[in-house]
Amino acid sequence: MAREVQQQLTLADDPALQGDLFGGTPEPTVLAPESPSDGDAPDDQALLADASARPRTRRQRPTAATAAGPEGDGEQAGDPGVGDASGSPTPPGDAAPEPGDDLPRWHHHSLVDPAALTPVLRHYVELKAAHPDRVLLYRLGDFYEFFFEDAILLSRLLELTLTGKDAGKALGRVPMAGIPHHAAERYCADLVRRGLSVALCDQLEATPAKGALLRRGITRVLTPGTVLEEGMLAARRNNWLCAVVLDGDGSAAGRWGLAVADVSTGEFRVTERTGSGSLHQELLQLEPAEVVWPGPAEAPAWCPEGLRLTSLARTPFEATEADALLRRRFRLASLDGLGLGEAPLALRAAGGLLAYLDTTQAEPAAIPLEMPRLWHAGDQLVLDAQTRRNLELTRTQLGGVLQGSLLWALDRTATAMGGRCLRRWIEGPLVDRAAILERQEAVSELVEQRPLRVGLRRLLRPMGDLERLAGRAGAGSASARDLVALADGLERLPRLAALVASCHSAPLAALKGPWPELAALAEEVRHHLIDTPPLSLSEGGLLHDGVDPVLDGLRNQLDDQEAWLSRQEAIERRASGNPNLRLQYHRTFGYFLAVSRARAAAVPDHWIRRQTLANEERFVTPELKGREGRILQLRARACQREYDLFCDLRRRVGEAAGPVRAAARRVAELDALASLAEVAATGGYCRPELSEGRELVIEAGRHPVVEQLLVDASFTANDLQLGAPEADGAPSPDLIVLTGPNASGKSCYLRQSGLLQLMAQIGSWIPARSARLGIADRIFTRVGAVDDLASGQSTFMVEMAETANILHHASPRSLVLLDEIGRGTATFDGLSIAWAVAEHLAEGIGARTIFATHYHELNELAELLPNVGNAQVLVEETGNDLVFLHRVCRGGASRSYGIEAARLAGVPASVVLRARQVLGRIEANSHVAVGLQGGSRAA
Ligand SMILES: Nc1ncnc2c1ncn2[C@@H]1O[C@H](COP(=O)(O)OP(=O)(O)OP(=O)(O)O)[C@@H](O)[C@H]1O
Repeated sequence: MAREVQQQLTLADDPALQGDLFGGTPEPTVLAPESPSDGDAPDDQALLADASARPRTRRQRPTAATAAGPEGDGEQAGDPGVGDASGSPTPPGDAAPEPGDDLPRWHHHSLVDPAALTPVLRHYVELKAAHPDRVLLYRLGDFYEFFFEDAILLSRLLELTLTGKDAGKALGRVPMAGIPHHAAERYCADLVRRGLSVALCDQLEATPAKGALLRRGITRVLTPGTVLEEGMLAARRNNWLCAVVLDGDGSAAGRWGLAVADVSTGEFRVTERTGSGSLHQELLQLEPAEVVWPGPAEAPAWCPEGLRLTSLARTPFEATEADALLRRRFRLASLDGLGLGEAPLALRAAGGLLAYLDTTQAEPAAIPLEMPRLWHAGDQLVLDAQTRRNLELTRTQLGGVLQGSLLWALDRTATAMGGRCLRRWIEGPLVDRAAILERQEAVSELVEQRPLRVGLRRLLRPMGDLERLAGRAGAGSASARDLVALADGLERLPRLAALVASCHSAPLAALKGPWPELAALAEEVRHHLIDTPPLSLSEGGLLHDGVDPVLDGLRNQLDDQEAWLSRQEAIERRASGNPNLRLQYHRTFGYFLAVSRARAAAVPDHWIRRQTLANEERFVTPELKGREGRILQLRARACQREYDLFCDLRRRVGEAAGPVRAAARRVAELDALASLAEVAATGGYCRPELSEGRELVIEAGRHPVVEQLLVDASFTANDLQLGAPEADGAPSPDLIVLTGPNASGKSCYLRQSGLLQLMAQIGSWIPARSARLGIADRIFTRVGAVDDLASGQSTFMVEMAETANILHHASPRSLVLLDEIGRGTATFDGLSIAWAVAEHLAEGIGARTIFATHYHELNELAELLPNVGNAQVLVEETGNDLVFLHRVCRGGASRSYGIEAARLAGVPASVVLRARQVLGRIEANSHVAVGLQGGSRAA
């Protein structure tokens, strides 16, 4: 027996069983099916009974009846229900205290005297004190229970019945709610999505020592930035955890260090820069699930609104401690090789991140994480938050959804890894010419070879998420199915390699690696695991026969026992003269003989009645009971053996997480490249020519998203020529003033220009007949007017702040896209600002700019500055109607046709008529253009 308890202990202790909690694996109850709480301390027994007897999840608000119903947890009808601090009963209907009510003393765990509590609740309070900011899920039998303030909070968030638990004579009842353990993953995912951290306290043994409580402990902490569970992660985006540390007093102009990791994929990088504004932008781009820092929990100015900020102790963020943490984690004698010497704050941030990870994982060192890589701001095309928003890179401006974004238009990836990779590329386009050309080359190869593309995508489609599967194996939380999926993915690598055998571009050639160690790993997994193993790890049936002689021996003995059971069934059938008798097994009652009620009276004398059901009676015999013990023991040993062998296998797979992930990255890139190629080939894209200069020359360019969204109309392609000599040798403008009627397509043209430049810099082909462009260092946009009510800034102030940012940071290599600058104030003020901004961009900076405006006066700039040109979007007037041609051509528009657009939009005819009269009068008296020429520095 001692050995059996030990076996169960190992099973229950294993983090995989915490994974099992989420995989719906039943408890390892193989040895004590009849009385799971046998020998439990009284407190545990009572609570177990409480916990398992009631239905615990309800959708409606609890009433006194539902809170302590007849099936209740020992709180029978007439029970006073949840009382108040004085212990006096609450009137019926008030059994569940409303969150937000003035809470009685004991509604918060920190306010009770632990000495006055029952043993289980005392343990709960001790754990809660160690995890005050986390919701504590405390395992009692088949339920996770919450008490005190957590019960009140979670009953509301998860719509659970709030009930009460007797906490001892002195305290009376305390709030309690619970969830079935098999539903824990779903509920935890919900909590983590809401930004809460969850600590799971599990039972660490199946049977307690005599007179003692079951041993329980925290086995896992789930926080938004550290989860590994598949159900809690978005498959097609990274789940970033960030750590931030500020230098000195953290002034706005001071330096900062940032560490960024995705625990589920192992990526880990760090950076160090100056100015809280750039930190704010970086976090806006990353959209991390969680940010940790050694400061107060109140959001500082650099922290974008809505981000989950966790406050940590300062120590791990100190240089010496951080250094030690990194050396320990990556088993390095010195950090010199990481190149972090020039970035001490980045190193400190990495230390903080690792320390936080250590507090959340049962076995932190096991989670495979790459060594941190230092990155710099200039490594990528810089896109500030408003530009990302305006260009709708990964979600639309209105509604914030994927459909209608650039990612949506380009994503034909077959795997989640590929989807994440493409998203990262779109979020961080390249500036390194060689790297862009490499990708372009690969896309071209894939565009040109349709059968190769089709073959690759067919192979990739069923591939599991190797990056995350390897991470779960390393963290000891992978299931048997995870390992089979991983093996399946690894087996596809040689087939992928064979497909790209004739390819020359570097990203495709990288897949030709033979990876013998990964093939061996896949073989090992296949050798051990059956093709479709069960979800549960503790109930056997995972491994092939012939894998392990001990297991084979146990299975043979079990087969003998099974044969005995079959024989026994036949014997008892004969003895009772009942051909319908069945010998069956029940988890709780063990083996029994089942006969119909009608035949129950005629059973032999040595049968012992065990259970009566509506249609049948169940019996046992002393012989059957004797066998049962032996069979259960054998089965427990076989299960344990399988489990141990599985854990060994998982550990070996986990140790290979590094090479698996390296291969997975290449596969992800291949998938992203194949996706770009698919879109390019089917969408009529061209390969842009990358020049060393700073031109942006596009022939017949199209908006990659709008052209896919137009259903009834076809998209009108347009040319663009910026910053390059014309065919006749004359220089083409750096700045184009773009005019045209409302709704003619100016904004669309602006965004299209930005997107084509960006797509070219991720290595993609672009929707155009031909294109030649230089690499941009930044893209700026100022499109549309959005009130930033949250920050208390007016539309105009937001517009001006964004314009100021552009004027401060744009360079001749930047692409600046401005839409209707200055329209948010009085006409003359707005026009003057627009004029001055355009002049500064063209003359002062020489940035490549498209300036869309309804101020037609700006067309005069083209006559004053050599690098300014005019373009207009054409419309056709047919009688009273306007036909939008969406065609961009040289020259300035003379009218905006705003009133016609208003009529088309449904403004009442009388108002349209009156507007025409007013316009006539204003135009007759207008002198707006006067004086601007004189103000030009060029004049
Ligand atoms: N080249 C094009 N081909 C086909 N349809 C287009 C094209 N450009 C724009 N459109 C369509 O015209 C609509 C209006 O375009 P857009 O919003 O760019 O106009 P606008 O000139 O910026 O208007 P406003 O000055 O009122 O802001 C778009 O939603 C799109 O559906």
